[in-house]
Amino acid sequence: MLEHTIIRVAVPSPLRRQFDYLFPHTFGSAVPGQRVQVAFGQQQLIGIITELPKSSDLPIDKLKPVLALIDSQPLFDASLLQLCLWAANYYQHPVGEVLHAALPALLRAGEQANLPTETRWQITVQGLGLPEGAPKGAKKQANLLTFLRNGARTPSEIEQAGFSRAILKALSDKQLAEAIEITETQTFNGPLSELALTLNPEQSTALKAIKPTGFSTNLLDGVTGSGKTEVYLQAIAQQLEAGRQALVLVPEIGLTPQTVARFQRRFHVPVGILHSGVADGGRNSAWLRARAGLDRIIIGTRSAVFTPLKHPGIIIVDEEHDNSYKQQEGFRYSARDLAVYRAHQLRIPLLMGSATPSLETLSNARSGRYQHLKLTQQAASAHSTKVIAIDIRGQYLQEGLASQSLEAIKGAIAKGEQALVFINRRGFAPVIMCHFCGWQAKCPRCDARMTLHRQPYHLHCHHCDHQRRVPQQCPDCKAPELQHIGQGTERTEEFLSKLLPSTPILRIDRDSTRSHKQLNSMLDQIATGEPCVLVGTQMLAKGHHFPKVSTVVILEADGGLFSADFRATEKMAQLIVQVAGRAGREALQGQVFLQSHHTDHPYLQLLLNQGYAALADCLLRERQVVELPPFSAMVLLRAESKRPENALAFLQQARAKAESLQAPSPQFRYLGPLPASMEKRQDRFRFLLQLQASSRAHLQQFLPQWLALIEQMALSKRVRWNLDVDPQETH
Ligand SMILES: Nc1ncnc2c1ncn2[C@@H]1O[C@H](COP(=O)(O)OP(=O)(O)OP(=O)(O)O)[C@@H](O)[C@H]1O
Ligand SMILES: [Zn+2]
Repeated sequence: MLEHTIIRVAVPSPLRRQFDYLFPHTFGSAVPGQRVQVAFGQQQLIGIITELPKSSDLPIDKLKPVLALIDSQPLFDASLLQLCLWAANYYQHPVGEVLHAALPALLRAGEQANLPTETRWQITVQGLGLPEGAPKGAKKQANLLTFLRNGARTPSEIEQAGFSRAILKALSDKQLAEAIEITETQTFNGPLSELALTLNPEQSTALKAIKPTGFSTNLLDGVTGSGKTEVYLQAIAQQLEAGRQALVLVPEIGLTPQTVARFQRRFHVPVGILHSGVADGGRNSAWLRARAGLDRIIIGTRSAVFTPLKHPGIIIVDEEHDNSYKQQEGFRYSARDLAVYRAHQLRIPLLMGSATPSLETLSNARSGRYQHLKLTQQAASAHSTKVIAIDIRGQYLQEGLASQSLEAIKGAIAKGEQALVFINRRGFAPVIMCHFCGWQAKCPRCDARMTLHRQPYHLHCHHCDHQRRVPQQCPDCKAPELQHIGQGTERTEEFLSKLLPSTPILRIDRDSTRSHKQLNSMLDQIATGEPCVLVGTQMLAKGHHFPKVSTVVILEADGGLFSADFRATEKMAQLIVQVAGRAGREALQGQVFLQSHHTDHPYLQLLLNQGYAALADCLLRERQVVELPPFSAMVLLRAESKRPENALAFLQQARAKAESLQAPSPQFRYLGPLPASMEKRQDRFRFLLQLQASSRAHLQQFLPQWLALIEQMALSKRVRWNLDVDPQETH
């Protein structure tokens, strides 16, 4: 009889392979998805069993036994394990790191997968055997015993019912009541504070078209304020009634307490929340509760796509075009794309929503792969918002604002409404310069200028976080005065505070919202509906419902017209439409002012006159002609090094290896190595090599062979490099 099983284990290591260990039978039986503790080099690591191979490439006596089995039941169910293995292969990322990324931090560290419990007091068998009114002569104890006859209670419920700890202790001493630990359950009392709205015809057509069971991919393409959320809520309601769970993915900055509250007002079911602002313990319990089927709705950001579901019903991806769904470092996955795989695997519907769908998704909808559902009308507003382009060429601007924009802001405040100024740059001014000699504050570590911040007063590099003091005089020519050039949110805030001294100016950017608390208190203030001006970056753009904002001013959003990145125009259009969509969402007439030096640019003209769909069509046609994604599959190999020649040579060699596997052809194209658009960042020189293939399947076959060759190159150990499949940023 064998005393061991061979198990294959994925450990969190950058090595792109798994390792075999021996699993002693004294531990019980091995099942894929269980965590084990193993010796790995000098370390002890937590690994996950992925399979039980019949044999190993190594002789049995060379295999080490596992040190401990952590889970008696597999932590990863078969489908979650399968998702991770698929993702590791698709993104060519080490399996062990992928599996770890799917786990909350505490489980990653080896903590037991126990559901959080709470203490309840219940009546003992002995207590149940006593007649009503017992124990005699102890009225309060008898009353408490009667209270517990109706079910176990938490200590706080007992206290609230007027029983002191002493009474409880007395019963416990007599062994008439006992404490038990049970899984936390939420109880919901009273009526729901929000009932389902009556859907308008477009919403109702969309909802009916979404099949509640079986795999389908649905794009809810609805203008801003068209009531996409209401369709999500009613699609979720159907699943809850059938006893199933809903997984809702939202962009990073969209997961506010306001969003969560909207779900809690509608449904009396436990809601789990998974995002980086939730403490480790909370995330752990939300993950485990979803896995046990206790939380019925799970709302989370990118990594929540890995939440295990006991009764999967539907996956919703809100604002599917949002950049935050793609992880930009380490395991570079797209949660939106994995959601498609997951829905397919679980045979459930996927519902993606956006007012500005990504060109990838639109192209899938146009080709019929996704069901295309449209909402063309605002749901709660009878007015359509006007977008007015202001040609600022040669105009006198006050701190970046044209007089027409200023009048509109003042007008809105005078009428008791709210206004929003969008400017996609934080800090006070992006450039400080000496008027006498032209000196500028540059980051010593990056090819970038340092931004002047006033709160607190310092220079800050937005690319590497390098910070320094603001010089008193020009470091080169000693001239006493330095000029501040350009606009940041702080500067606009300061200017508007002087202009409108009695109106609150709320600045919302990464600096002013370091903690979730700060952001929430500002959102609460906006929700009061009192007049105020919001000044902010793209944090303000997404998903927020501000009923009292009538006027929106957009400054400098047109940089995307001239960027090296082929997605820049698409991203610019999404941002403009989303920001503009914050105006006039309910009773107030909305107006939007778009300030630009390029109002006659054909892309802007198309967007303003015919809307996002028309511009998207035009961009898609252009991409088709030059075979850019989504009409081809793309990967980027990036390399960086303190010695530029190393990074460059690495990519040159990598290209030669690639060409030895796959000669360049119109179906398989190479570009580069090229310097990144910011060549030096954080003292490292950055280059990239781009590959594009007409066939995704072909590219997928090629990648592992190529990586195997790259890993053999000596330079691969001397430069930092990474592979980005379906990159979102290509410059
Ligand atoms: N059927 C309906 N009847 C009345 N009001 C509705 C209806 N559906 C939605 N609304 C209201 O319309 C407003 C906008 O809805 P919602 O926030 O869901 O839009 P959205 O499409 O998600 O917008 P965005 O893409 O801009 O985030 C909300 O106040 C909502 O309560
Ligand atoms: Zn820097």
